[in-house]
Amino acid sequence: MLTTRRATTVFTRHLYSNQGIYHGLRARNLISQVSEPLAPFLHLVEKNPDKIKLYSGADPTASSLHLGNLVPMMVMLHFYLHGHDIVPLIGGATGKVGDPSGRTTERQQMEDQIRRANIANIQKQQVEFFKNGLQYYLSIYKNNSAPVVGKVSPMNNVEWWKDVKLLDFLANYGKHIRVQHMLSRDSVASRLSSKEGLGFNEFTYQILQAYDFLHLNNEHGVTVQIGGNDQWGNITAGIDLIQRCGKMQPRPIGYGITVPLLTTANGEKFGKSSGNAVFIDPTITSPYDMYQYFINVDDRDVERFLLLFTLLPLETISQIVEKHRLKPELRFGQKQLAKNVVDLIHGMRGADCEKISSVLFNNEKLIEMTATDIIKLFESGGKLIKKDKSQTLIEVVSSIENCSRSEVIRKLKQSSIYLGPNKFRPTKDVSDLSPYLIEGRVLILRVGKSKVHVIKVD
Ligand SMILES: Nc1ncnc2c1ncn2[C@@H]1O[C@H](COP(=O)(O)OP(=O)(O)OP(=O)(O)O)[C@@H](O)[C@H]1O
Ligand SMILES: N[C@@H](Cc1ccc(O)cc1)C(=O)O
Repeated sequence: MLTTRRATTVFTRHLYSNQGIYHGLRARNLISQVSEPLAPFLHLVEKNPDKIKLYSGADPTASSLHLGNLVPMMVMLHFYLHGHDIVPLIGGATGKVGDPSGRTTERQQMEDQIRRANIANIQKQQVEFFKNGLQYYLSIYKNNSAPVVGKVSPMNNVEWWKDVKLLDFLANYGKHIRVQHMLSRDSVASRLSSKEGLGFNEFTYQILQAYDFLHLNNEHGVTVQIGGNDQWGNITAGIDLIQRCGKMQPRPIGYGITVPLLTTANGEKFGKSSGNAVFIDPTITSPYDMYQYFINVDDRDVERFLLLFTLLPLETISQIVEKHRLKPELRFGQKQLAKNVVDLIHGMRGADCEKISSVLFNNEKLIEMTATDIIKLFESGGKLIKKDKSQTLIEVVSSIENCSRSEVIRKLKQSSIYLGPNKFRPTKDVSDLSPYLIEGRVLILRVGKSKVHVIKVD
């Protein structure tokens, strides 16, 4: 065990209303299962004055993390802010094999080049998440002294898997890995009875993740693994392997925490396999679109998401929820949630998204702004479109709306395209858009009643 002392009590008090981190995380519904026995684990995280090391992994099966992946990352963030060291891991090796957990069908192979690009982007996101998380935390608890945060050490499991030789691996670890345990894990058992069955690659996946935990335990002193509830089998496989062949002194031990799976209203896991992932990459989901996503969540989800995805104190969350319940139609809870989540994920851009939302629905406010301010604001929310001034109106609309010329011509005839702050309605193509620009640089383009585009024309 590492012995560096940490100093985090002030932080704990505010974030968890005087509860320890474990009970605080439970109160926020961030814990689903914890490996047994609980007592030494509780001692490790709550009573132990020393730092611990925790890890959580994601496979590079998409170019970006998504909101579901952020749930285990939130637990890591809490521990990090609490002074503990964390290892966000990218599965450069495991991503080649494919985790069967939570899936009913086999994964498609991915090209190496795409996998490498995904690894680079996800590692960047993992590091940024903790940087933005700290900045977000400091923005809420400005009057307190800054927490002594832990260390973030990103790793890629290809670093150790590239040197592992099959014969050596089987000779050293094969006898410690029991096939009956492997067969009984949910991810395997559910697929064995399916028509398609399960390939040997996916069957062995749990061994790869188990060995990652063993390696991180032996070489880096990592004692806790965090993952979604679908990772329980893979995590406990690692705990078993550590118990059988770990080297840590005085006693090799590993623990696991799983978080509840974020699901849709009809109970489906939010994720890549289900095709309903909300990706956090701003080029896929702009900060403003992320803001709108949370503005539109169901009233019933407001409290759950405030607890999971924000660092607001529990008391503040209760007050928000109480105020929200008095007049749900004002969407007060959703507004607080949306601003906080964007601040956390996108480095304090929540207020800008809030402002974009208010100016888009209030033309007067938009008219009062200078072109420079409009450009800055919409750029921050990832909602600034750039177009060349040589383009005609039909070209601009068809590229933004992703529709054909004839479709745009139809819209023009119906007078459903509005130009500039004065909402001029052309009925045919406009080759020179300059009369409608704000300070010769910004075009406000409305299509139909609800869509507003802000375009920087160069
Ligand atoms: N909806 C979710 N709720 C909570 N945790 C999730 C959710 N989706 C993924 N996770 C967790 O995020 C971590 C990384 O998962 P991974 O990168 O494999 O994403 P995934 O969406 O589960 O992918 P796939 O759908 O392809 O299995 C894992 O610990 C996983 O359990
Ligand atoms: N199996 C995890 C990712 C992961 C990979 C390697 C690990 O060591 C840990 C986690 C998932 O698919 O979500």
